Amino acid sequence: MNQQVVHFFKGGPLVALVGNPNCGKTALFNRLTGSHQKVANYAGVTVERKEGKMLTSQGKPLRVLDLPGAYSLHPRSPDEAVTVNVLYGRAQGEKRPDLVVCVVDATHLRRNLRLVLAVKRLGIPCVVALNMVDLAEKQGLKIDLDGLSRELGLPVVKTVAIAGDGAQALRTLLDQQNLWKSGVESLVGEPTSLVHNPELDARGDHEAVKGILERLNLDGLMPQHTSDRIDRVVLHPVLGPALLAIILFLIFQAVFSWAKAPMDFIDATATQLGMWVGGWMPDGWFKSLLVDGVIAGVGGVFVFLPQILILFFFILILEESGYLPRAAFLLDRIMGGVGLSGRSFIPLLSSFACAIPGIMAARTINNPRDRLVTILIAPLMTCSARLPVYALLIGAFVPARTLWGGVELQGVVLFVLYLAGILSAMLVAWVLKQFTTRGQVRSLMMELPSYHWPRLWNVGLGLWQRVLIFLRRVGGIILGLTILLWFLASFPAPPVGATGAPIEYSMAGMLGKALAVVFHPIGFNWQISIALVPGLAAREVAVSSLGTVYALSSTAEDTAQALMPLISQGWSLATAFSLLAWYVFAPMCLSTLATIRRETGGWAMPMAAAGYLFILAYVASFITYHVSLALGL
Ligand SMILES: Nc1nc2c(ncn2[C@@H]2O[C@H](COP(=O)(O)OP(=O)(O)OP(=O)(O)O)[C@@H](O)[C@H]2O)c(=O)[nH]1
Ligand SMILES: [Mg+2]
Repeated sequence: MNQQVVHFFKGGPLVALVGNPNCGKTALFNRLTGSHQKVANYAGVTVERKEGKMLTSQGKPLRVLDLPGAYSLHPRSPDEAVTVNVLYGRAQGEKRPDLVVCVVDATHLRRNLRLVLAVKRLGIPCVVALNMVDLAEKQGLKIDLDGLSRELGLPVVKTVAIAGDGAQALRTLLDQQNLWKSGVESLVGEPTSLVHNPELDARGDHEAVKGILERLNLDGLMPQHTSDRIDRVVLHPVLGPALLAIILFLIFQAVFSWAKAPMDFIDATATQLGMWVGGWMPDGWFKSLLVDGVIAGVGGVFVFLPQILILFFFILILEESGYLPRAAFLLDRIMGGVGLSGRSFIPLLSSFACAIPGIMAARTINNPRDRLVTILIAPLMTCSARLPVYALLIGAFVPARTLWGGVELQGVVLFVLYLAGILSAMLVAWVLKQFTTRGQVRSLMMELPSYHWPRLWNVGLGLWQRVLIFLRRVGGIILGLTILLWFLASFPAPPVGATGAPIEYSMAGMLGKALAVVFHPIGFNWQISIALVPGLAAREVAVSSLGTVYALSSTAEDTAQALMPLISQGWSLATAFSLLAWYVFAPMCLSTLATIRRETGGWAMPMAAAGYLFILAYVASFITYHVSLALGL
């Protein structure tokens, strides 16, 4: 696994935020540095180091590192290793931190303080941010700050990272010069058994923390009434899985039914815009580029923004509430059947956004075999870039009919497509299980955080970031490829006296017809074959490309027609189903392959992934096409 380091702020003292998973390090980091890194209510959100800059109260600039959470300094998974390497000064391209802010979850002192003692032993100057004191107070915990500071021999500040409380106190504290000098001789490099015996240290720390909590009167068990009561339903062996299925099903329903109005609006606006520009501009290649290329292509993708946002709205709520690790727990048994554990659930779920963060999140998996399998199947999860392709085809071919109980048929089809991706991922994992022996039998050790009400601010921020990502894609790669495709599809001009649409004589037309030889057996026409190529760089481009190709193929005057009716008239149902099957497996996008290479440290895995996905896609489309034809569709 390679580490990428980007130094935004060279030089300056380096402060690292270290703590158990889910204790609020990133929330504090965002407060201190004004960043917008992802915060969510489960362990393992941050999997790589992120750098920011903060000013102390006296205006001294500091570099701040946000790190993945760690339970101890003996890493058991690649994300923990990132943190431990930084603390030992082994991280590539990064100096050892000059000071560590140990972030401590005040509601889980027993576990959190053990790490503080271990970090303190490293000899790096250290302060403690006692975070989540709001929750601790709600639970009736009274923590004596001075007492804790005395016991630990470290300065302690109270913080509520999500509200910003305590950030100022921390900035002021960091101005104290004597803080930056360590008393202990620092141990740079490998920890050797001569210096430490991990087992003795761990047992010693356990005893020490027990003593501290006893002396501070904090050793009573803290009941977590509300979360426990909710879990009695959520983790119930029958109700739990049923609830999970209902939640997922409702999400896909909402993606279609809620998005209808905003989509119609965007669609109408794009059509109006195309007609307006078309009516006002003189005929010529520039008009064609703007109307057939940019507006028909990019507008075609833009329509799907509402659906993407609705999907993310639900994912963000699930992330913030603390439900995700419960779902992982529920699915542990099923995942065990295909040789994975519940740990793979969150990386796979993240892949619904995009396979890239999903593959990165696989760093939280401690078993190397499981991690690799998770990386290989992550691209089978339906990423949000595939949503436009699905939505276009469903919109064109599946009637908007309401079934019993107000359930929308289109939502059901979308759900089935997502399910097809999940089931094939499980199948591939099962096949891989037959070839790779599993190490030891492991039980799932996963932390179940307390439930939170999702904070509107975080959800809003998360959605806004999605909008920005989408706009950047639309304005960048999608627009670029659309324009390129327009050129290829417009030149050379048709010979004099040609009868077909001009595109048929263009470079793209010829390429499409050559490719159609390969794709003819699975029912793709030359227009689809063209669209598949730029779709490798970004899957949505398949939609914008179809928009451009069809806009240029039409010989009629009203070229700015919406894509959906065009393809619903032009394609057979068998072709549409075949293309849907193709996109369930959709031979990977190039940036996913690059990420697999980075995370696995070689070309073997990305090649294997691309190969098996291509074969699966072709076979699935072939079967779908011929079965549909046989059924007379
Ligand atoms: N009530 C309360 N919630 C907090 C506080 N700080 C963080 N949170 C919430 O705790 C959860 C975890 O916060 P993160 O900042 O993602 O935690 P992290 O330590 O970076 O977690 P990892 O990256 O997984 O190691 C989120 O749901 C936050 O909104 C706090 O002081 N009070
Ligand atoms: Mg974090």
